[in-house]
Amino acid sequence: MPDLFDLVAIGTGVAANAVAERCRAAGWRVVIVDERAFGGTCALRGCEPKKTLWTVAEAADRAHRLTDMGLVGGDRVTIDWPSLMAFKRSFTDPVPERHARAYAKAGIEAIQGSARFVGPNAVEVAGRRLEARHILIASGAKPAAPPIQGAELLATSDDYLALERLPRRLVMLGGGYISFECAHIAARAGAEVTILHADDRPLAHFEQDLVRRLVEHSRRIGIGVELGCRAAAVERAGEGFVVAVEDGRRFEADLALHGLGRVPNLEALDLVSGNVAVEKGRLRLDRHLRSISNPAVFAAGDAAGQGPQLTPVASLDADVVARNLLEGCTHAPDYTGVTSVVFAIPPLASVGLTEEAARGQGLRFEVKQGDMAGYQSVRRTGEPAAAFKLLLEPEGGCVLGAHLLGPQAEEVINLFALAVRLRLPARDLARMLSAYPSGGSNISSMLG
Ligand SMILES: Cc1cc2nc3c(=O)[nH]c(=O)nc-3n(C[C@H](O)[C@H](O)[C@H](O)COP(=O)(O)OP(=O)(O)OC[C@H]3O[C@@H](n4cnc5c(N)ncnc54)[C@H](O)[C@@H]3O)c2cc1C
Ligand SMILES: NC(=O)c1ccc[n+]([C@@H]2O[C@H](COP(=O)([O-])OP(=O)(O)OC[C@H]3O[C@@H](n4cnc5c(N)ncnc54)[C@H](O)[C@@H]3O)[C@@H](O)[C@H]2O)c1
Repeated sequence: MPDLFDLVAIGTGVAANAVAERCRAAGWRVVIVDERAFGGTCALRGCEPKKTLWTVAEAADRAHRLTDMGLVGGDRVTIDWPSLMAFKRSFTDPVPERHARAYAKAGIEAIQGSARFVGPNAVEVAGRRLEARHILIASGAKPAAPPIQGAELLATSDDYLALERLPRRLVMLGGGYISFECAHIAARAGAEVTILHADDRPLAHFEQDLVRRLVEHSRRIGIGVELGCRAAAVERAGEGFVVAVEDGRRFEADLALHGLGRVPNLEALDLVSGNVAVEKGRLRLDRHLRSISNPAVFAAGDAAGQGPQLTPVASLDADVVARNLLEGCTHAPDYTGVTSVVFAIPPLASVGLTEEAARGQGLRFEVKQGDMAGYQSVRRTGEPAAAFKLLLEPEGGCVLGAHLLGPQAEEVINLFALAVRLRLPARDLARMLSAYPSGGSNISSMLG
């Protein structure tokens, strides 16, 4: 006998959790399924554990920077990787049990196992056939399979965030979020790190003026950033690895990390049996995040692949899907003003359009930009790499884009995010009476 539900949610990350909880609160019979520990990428293998490592690495870096500025012994501060990992686990270890308790309390059935479609309204998990009015695909993303010989030898970000011992030499393949973040943490923990990036535009979706500063700063602190360096093969070499690049160069490493992009995690789902259309590895969805071929199926977050692969996007998609399920299928996500941060040290933060994108759209705008290393709030952190670039509609109009590099960029960007998303004029933002001195109080200088 099949089990009958109103909703089967595949995944227990940010996207699946939010939809499952909202539908359950409306009285639906809901089952949630995950093949890995409950909690998803952000809480267990992404944002949260990464930010814990980053926080300690940033503290160590700050101690070094402020040595001889009243701080004694800061230059002797080192990171003990095993205790850092134990600290990280104090955040991640309780997550699965906490989720299991929350599901039980809410009356959501939770099943551990890999889900696959066995019909348009049915999935099979752990030997059970679950039939449902609706099925949510929120199965997240996984590392892309690159055309690199020996790619199976690459460690993933999951492996990196679980390393019990930090290898001496790390080579990061790809110049995106994962490589820059993992490189900056590992370098502060004493590793020799090299990033190999295929073309001359690492972190391609960020404002390239600020990316160039981050690249220069990364090199200054000893991270090798090799541009125009497309990895072609990975081989074992003794206990370690050699990464061969298309131009013939070879880089030795104790760990070679996959930072080559992530793709929707759909393979195990047997989408053909569910009549769920896919094209080039991506779900074919309408603007309401519903499958174009199976109206019972919705998708959200990294699996949906409509917005950037970020936690706020997973939350936004989940809100849209929950509303479509509960109120009628009329809602669509608006990704305007999605904020994103590369947690390097210092962080690089961005919201809205880059200058290149604004030009591409033929918009009229003015640019305000500058170095912030001399700002009091930055100087007192000892951080030499700090800058901003704002794109504003002419005559005090709306903020089209804001790009920040420097201490507190990950917090200050949220004020710009509000302005971009709500289309607040820059002249109104300038009227904010921010606390002083604070990162936010720099905004009036930037707009000035
Ligand atoms: C290293 C790293 C750092 C990141 N840092 C940030 C950050 O700082 N800020 C930010 O905004 N974003 C960050 N991200 C991205 C962010 O984590 C994701 O965008 C977000 O977690 C996606 O949530 P989701 O609910 O769509 O999917 P996920 O949280 O990935 O959940 C999908 C779940 O589905 C399960 N699953 C997959 N297939 C099946 C199946 N067949 N059956 C059952 N279960 C299945 C998986 O096990 C997984 O638990 C980071 C990502 C990584 C990898
Ligand atoms: N702070 C955050 O929000 C955060 C952190 C980590 C991951 N993420 C999410 O996860 C996704 C995946 O991250 P990622 O860093 O793996 O991918 P990415 O898309 O950020 O960067 C991958 C880069 O690798 C380059 N590349 C591809 N093939 C190459 C080759 N053979 N040699 C050298 N370079 C090559 C690509 O040009 C690309 O720029 C991100 O897009 C992001 O959405 C977010």
